[in-house]
Amino acid sequence: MLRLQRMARLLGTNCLRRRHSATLRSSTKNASFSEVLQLEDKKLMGIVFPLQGLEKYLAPDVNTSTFRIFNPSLHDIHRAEALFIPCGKHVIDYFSSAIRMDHTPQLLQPEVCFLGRSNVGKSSLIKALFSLAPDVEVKVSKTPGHTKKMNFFRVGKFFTLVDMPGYGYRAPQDFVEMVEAYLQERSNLKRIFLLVDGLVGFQKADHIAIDMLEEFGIPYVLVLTKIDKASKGVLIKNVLEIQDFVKEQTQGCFPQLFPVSSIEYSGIHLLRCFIAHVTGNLPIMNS
Ligand SMILES: Nc1nc2c(ncn2[C@@H]2O[C@H](COP(=O)(O)OP(=O)(O)OP(=O)(O)O)[C@@H](O)[C@H]2O)c(=O)[nH]1
Ligand SMILES: [Mg+2]
Repeated sequence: MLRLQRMARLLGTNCLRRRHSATLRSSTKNASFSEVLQLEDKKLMGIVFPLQGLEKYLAPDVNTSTFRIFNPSLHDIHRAEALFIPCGKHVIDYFSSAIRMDHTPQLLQPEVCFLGRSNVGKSSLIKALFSLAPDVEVKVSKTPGHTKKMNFFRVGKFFTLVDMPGYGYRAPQDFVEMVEAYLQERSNLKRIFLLVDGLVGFQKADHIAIDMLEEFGIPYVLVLTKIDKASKGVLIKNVLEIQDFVKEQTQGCFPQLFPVSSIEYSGIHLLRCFIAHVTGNLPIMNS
């Protein structure tokens, strides 16, 4: 505990301190890593490493080696967070939207996009990732099919995040042409984050999306959303089913799943670190 509190003090940079007061104003509790470091160890681990937090509920013979393939240090997680905090010339902003590939912006930095069924929590996840940049507006809605265009957000000169429309229920009519063309032609696309609802697990539409990504040969990673809504039992069932499927039936999927809650910020700090890593902005030795 003392060690972690000391680390919190050590990590308190000017930008972080400024952002901390913004956090308190907008009541985004635990959005910043320095706040999380003030928590007691058990709670801290549950928020920062939610997948590993499930280990104690599993039978001893369950293989959890894939739970820590991407296993950065607290220091790496803090370093990555700095990319998500606007500071001086480092600007984070919404850039533009597109409904066709030939309307997409000419942004050359590495790019990652967020894909998933309508209402799975794509926009909310991007909003949570950008919670330390309160001027960035990301629209979320409880009505499925809210995001109609590909929305591009620029993170300084480091990378771009793209919020995609959802597939399945109330998907935009031109979804397939728009998204398939983007996925196949976007040359700076480094990783796709495919979101799956933590409450209901894989649905038919998710399997169709996985088949498409496997066919295109683009590296992707699965994110399990809304984990604050699922009981431990449901969550474990969905995690194990998905991890087994990934191991047995996929080639392009990163073997570790990333559970998140965009409301409680669980998994958000680790995901910021993973995004920094896959966009080449945070070399980490053990992944
Ligand atoms: N409890 C909880 N609710 C969430 C979470 N993430 C998203 N939601 C809710 O789920 C609903 C849909 O969220 P969005 O982020 O708009 O979903 P989306 O995937 O962008 O949906 P489309 O744009 O329609 O494809 C909203 O009511 C959110 O508040 C979460 O982590 N926990
Ligand atoms: Mg959306």
